[in-house]
Amino acid sequence: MNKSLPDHVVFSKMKECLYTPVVGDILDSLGFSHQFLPPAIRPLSPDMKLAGIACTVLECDVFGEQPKPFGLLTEALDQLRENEIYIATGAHRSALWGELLTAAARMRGASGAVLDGWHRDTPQVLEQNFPVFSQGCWAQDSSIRTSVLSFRCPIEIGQVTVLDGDIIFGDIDGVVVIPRDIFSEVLEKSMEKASGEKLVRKAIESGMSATEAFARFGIL
Ligand SMILES: O=C([O-])CC(=O)C(=O)O
Ligand SMILES: [Mg+2]
Repeated sequence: MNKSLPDHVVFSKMKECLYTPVVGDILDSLGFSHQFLPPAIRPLSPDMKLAGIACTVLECDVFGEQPKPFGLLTEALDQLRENEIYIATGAHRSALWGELLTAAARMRGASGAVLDGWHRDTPQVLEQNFPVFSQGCWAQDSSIRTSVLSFRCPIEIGQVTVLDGDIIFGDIDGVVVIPRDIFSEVLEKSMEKASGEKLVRKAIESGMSATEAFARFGIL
């Protein structure tokens, strides 16, 4: 993390100035070419942006009444920290998120949720102004179908290994995972590239050809 600024300031700046394509390009340039979650994981509304620290959650499918319905779901929610993003995978037989989970996460100062699966209570989630990204909505209840097994453990979603504490960044174009150790470098280079892209667009809009613009700026 940036040592001179508080985390919430860094994440606000990211949301204000950056977009996932530029961050993905910088990750590619550093040799991290498998960092985007699958494209089926989308924001509930197109204007939602997400930046924060991963709290990883591992779920599993279950079948029928459970001795402990939902497994460690409430425990996982109740240990969330400020600026964290609940990111879950492993279960696909029910919704993994909804109105009450949103309220619990918000009350702890968390900054979003990413589900490799479904959410429900869409209108009640949207009215809480809390960014949630999922594969879509499906009202099927969790208690007899899915269970939280563990949290703050490594997880895999599509091509990405997500470690607890990695940085999650999401917008209308998808969700990208930035390994924590390279976050400062990725942030700095992404800011530079975002500014560069603005210049290139201006040059093109002033009449420069795409070929000349690429030769001049090295950015596309
Ligand atoms: O039970 C669930 O899986 C989610 C839910 O409805 C809520 O958070 O309100
Ligand atoms: Mg509900």
